[in-house]
Amino acid sequence: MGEPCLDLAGLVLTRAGRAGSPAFRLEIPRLTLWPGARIGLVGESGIGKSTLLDLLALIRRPDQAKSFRLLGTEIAPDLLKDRARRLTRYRRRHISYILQDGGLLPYLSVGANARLATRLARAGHGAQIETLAEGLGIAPLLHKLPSALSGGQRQRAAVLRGLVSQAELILADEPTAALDATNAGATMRLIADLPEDRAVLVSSHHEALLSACGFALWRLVARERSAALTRVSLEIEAI
Ligand SMILES: Nc1ncnc2c1ncn2[C@@H]1O[C@H](COP(=O)(O)OP(=O)(O)OP(=O)(O)O)[C@@H](O)[C@H]1O
Repeated sequence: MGEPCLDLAGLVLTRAGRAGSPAFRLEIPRLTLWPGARIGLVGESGIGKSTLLDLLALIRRPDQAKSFRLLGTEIAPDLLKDRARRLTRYRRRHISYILQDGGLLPYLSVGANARLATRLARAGHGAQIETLAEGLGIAPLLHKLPSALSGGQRQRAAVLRGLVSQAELILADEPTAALDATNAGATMRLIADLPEDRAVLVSSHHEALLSACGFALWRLVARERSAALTRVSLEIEAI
C-alpha cells in the first residue's frame, strides 16, 4: 500500500483564551492519512477544524509533536523549530491548502492564479485548468480578476487554484461554505473525484453532502470543558 501521506503522533497545540474565554487545547494522539483517503473533518463551530488544518498545512506550529511524517519524511524537528524555508519547501511540494477566504492574488486573473499554482508546485502543464474550471462552473471567469467575482465564484476560483497543484495532500477549509446547494454539490464531488493517489481532508458543516460524496467523517469533539480550558480531540470514524 506504499506509505501514508501523513502519519503523526503526539500533536498538541494550546491557544490562550481570548478575553474571558477558556484556553483551547487540541490533542491528536495519532493521525494517519493514506493516499486515496477522502475525509470530512466535522465538528461544531469553534471546535478547532481550521486550527487542525493549519497545523497539517504546516502554517501553525504545534507545541508538541512526537512525530510528523509527511510522505515518509520526519519533519517534526523542522516544525517545532519553525524552520520557515524548509517548511515552505515541503508545503510547496506536497500540500495544497484551499483557504476559506480564497487567498487568491488580487492582481492576477483567476486563470493566472491557477497557472501560478501549477508553476510553484512544478506540476507541469496547465491543460487541466480549463477542464476543472468547467466542472466548477467558472470557465467563463478565467480571465477575470478576483475582485470582479462574487463570494461564491471566488470560493470556486480558490478551489480551482488548489486542485491544479497536483499535491499529494489536499486540505480544504469549508470549500463550499459560500456556495448554493447545486454548486456545493458539484464542487464537493469534483474534490472527491480527484485522482486516487491524492489524500483529501475537507472541513465542512455539510455532513450529509460529505457522506453523499463518499467522505468518511472525522469529528473533533470536546473531551473536557471548564472555565479555564476546552480540551479537544479527534474521533475517527471506522471506514
Ligand atoms: N486568533 C485567535 N486567537 C486565539 N484563539 C482563537 C483565535 N481564533 C480562534 N481561536 C480559538 O481557537 C479555537 C478553534 O477555532 P477554529 O477557528 O479552529 O474552529 P473551527 O472549528 O474552524 O470553527 P468554524 O467552524 O466556526 O470555522 C476556538 O475555541 C477559538 O475561540
